[in-house]
Amino acid sequence: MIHLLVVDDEKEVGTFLSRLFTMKGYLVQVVNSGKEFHEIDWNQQRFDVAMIDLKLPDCDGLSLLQHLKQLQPRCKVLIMTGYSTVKTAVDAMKLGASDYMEKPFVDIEVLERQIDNLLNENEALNQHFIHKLAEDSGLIVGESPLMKNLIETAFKVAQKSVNVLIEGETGSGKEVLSRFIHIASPRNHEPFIGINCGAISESLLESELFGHEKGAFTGATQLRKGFFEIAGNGTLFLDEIADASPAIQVKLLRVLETREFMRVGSSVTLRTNARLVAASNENLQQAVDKNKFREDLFYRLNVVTLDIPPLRSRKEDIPLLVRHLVERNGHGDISFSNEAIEKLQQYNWPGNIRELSNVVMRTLTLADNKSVITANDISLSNSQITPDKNVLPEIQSTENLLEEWRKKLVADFNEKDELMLEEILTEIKQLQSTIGKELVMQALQKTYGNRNEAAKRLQISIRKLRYILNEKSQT
Ligand SMILES: Nc1ncnc2c1ncn2[C@@H]1O[C@H](COP(=O)(O)OP(=O)(O)OP(=O)(O)O)[C@@H](O)[C@H]1O
Repeated sequence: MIHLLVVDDEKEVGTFLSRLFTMKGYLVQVVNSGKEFHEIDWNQQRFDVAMIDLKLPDCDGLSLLQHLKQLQPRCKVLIMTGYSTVKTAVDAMKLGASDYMEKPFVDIEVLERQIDNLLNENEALNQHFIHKLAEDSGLIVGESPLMKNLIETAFKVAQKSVNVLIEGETGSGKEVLSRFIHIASPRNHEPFIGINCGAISESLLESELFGHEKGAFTGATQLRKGFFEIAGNGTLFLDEIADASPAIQVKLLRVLETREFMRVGSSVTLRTNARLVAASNENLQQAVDKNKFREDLFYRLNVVTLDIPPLRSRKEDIPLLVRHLVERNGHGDISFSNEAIEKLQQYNWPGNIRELSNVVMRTLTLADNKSVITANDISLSNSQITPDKNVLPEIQSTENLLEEWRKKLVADFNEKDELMLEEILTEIKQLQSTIGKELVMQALQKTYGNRNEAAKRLQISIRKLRYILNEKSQT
């Protein structure tokens, strides 16, 4: 027989749920406080599902959830919450709750279905499904418990209509995760639209987000729908949200509060139902503390925060990631030797998976059709100069580089009878890339690691700057 536990201080709720599920043939036990919860004889009682209210007079539901999960890990937990505590309910899912339900219950059938789903859930099958779905969306979950937990929480959250904030170092996979959330959500047949708030000017960003009317400003030759409008019921991904200007932050806050916005140059109010997923390299709470980011917007965005761990704290995932990256580049027949993988695992990866992807790509390009890549084939020297705001590596002067190259070229001219033009052209390309990097590094050193400022000084876009640093493809 199915055994259900209800923990709620509102007696009527307990009575109602008890009647509802007893009629379905379940054995229901109701407790009205933390004290009564702790009086349960856990050795005698085994529960299949527990419904726990977050707010109890003598303790909080989260601690009961943790206690129950320790005592009976197989018991599924459904959190009951009021609107104001949705954020805590989502935190509860990170702690092992399977789902949450907002009170008052509007649709009893939905509640019954939720309980049925929990009872029929096969965890191993579920996990397999989630990992496969992630893989299909280009996200390798890997072996680390950190990532497994993160993806399972992201999957649960994807089913709800709450805003999500993804935090993580550069290149750690924030955009891939946001795509996974979209694909795993009931909105997956609607558009997914992504925009980088740090890469374009304030006025362009405003018109990209909200659209503009014909003639709204010089150059606005046609009406243009903004991303909020185009996203419809889908997902809008706002990358590098910390870089949004104060004016844009105010506008975003308004949309989040009212779900309403206007195209630039229009007085007609439009509505949006898009789910917002925002991402930031910077800790947004710290940006709030420094008065760089609006606190009210921060609270609207971070109903759920998902922290992607840096690659250096999940090095056990490197073998699977390398396999994925090798296949993604169309080299499924090439493998990396154990020593090669070990070498990759010894490195610290300040640029995370993007940097790993670049190293794998470079290694494959230079590997001359080898079927097994060895440790010697991997050069990490270039990637070690990936800039980090705090650790800027020593910069070799551009003049020295050019001089070294000139000397080598002259020596080759004098030594060899035949000119290997193809080789020289490849070297020129490499030199171009190295010098590009040098100049960016110098600019970064002068701007204390501020990428936007460095890009401004070099009169290139932030995207181009990242391309030069091998952090992004140019498209
Ligand atoms: N878990 C993963 N599995 C497979 N590929 C991944 C994973 N995470 C990241 N990548 C790859 O690493 C690269 C960088 O990922 P992504 O652009 O999502 O990072 P990001 O955190 O959004 O970067 P940024 O902070 O610069 O915006 C991409 O090529 C992406 O496909």
